[in-house]
Amino acid sequence: MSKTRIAFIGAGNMAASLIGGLRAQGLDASQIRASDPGAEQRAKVNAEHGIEMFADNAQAIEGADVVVLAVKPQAMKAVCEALKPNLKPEQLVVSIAAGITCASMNNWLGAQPIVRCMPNTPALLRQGVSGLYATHEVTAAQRQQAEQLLSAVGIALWLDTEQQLDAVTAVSGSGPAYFFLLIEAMTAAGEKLGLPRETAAKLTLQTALGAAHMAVSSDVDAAELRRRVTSPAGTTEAAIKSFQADGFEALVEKALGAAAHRSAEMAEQLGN
Ligand SMILES: NC(=O)C1=CN([C@@H]2O[C@H](COP(=O)(O)OP(=O)(O)OC[C@H]3O[C@@H](n4cnc5c(N)ncnc54)[C@H](O)[C@@H]3O)[C@@H](O)[C@H]2O)C=CC1
Ligand SMILES: O=C(O)[C@@H]1CCC=N1
Repeated sequence: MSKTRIAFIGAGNMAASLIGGLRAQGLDASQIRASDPGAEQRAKVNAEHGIEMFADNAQAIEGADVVVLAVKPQAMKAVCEALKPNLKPEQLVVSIAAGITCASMNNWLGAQPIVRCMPNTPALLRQGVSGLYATHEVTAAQRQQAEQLLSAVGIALWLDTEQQLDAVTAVSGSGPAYFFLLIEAMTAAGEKLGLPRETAAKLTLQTALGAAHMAVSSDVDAAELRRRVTSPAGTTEAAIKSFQADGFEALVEKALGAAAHRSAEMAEQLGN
């Protein structure tokens, strides 16, 4: 990574997180460029990270080893088709767009080496996790570049098949929102049980943080950690029984299935 030059197309939330991670890892500002049509966004990212910003995507990718596509899925086709005449065959394209396949990108860009990945928003705090998939055109050195890019903001995991990215999107790409939903629901339930809202929120948040730390650092799995909280005939057992009687596991499976299905559906709807 020490000399790799990286260009970001789209400088929104996810791109800014990745840029922050790369800068924190010691990449020089001169190694990173980004383009965005929003003048305010360009000024903000420039002020935060000191990198050169462009309104023109083609200008931003000049001389880059890695081109990161960080625009919304709906913008991918137009962005790729406009970039095609300016891309060099040796430039690695890394896409973080949900539900846009490598085949679609190859149709729009030509036979470019592509790594498709799915990061998540905790990347902002360098606590992200990403799944990565590389096409056959990607060299070993380029795989390493892509891995280093995503490792700058968390853990990077390689996948065997591109289809697995639909599952990664369902589990970890969208996953932070499920935990936020649980935090919202537990806070509201605590308030209904008579706690002041702020107290319910603090109790919920610290519990989420503590439980996540325990699950990450413990040498036993989540099921065993849950058993250790659950005294026979106690309060936790009452709650867990209530969750399970209402089909908690099936509910989670159905929701993640819906996310994975939407990822595959987006590929069909936006891929031509
Ligand atoms: N937000 C999330 O939790 C995650 C998002 N993603 C993917 O990351 C991508 C970006 O998402 P966010 O950063 O959340 O969106 P965002 O809306 O914050 O950023 C997109 C940026 O692209 C810019 N843009 C629009 N048209 C452009 C063009 N023609 N050329 C260059 N830039 C253009 C916009 O001005 C905006 O700043 C999406 O494809 C999304 O699927 C992936 C994982 C998680
Ligand atoms: O909701 C979405 O489509 C994007 C992809 C994963 C997280 N946010």
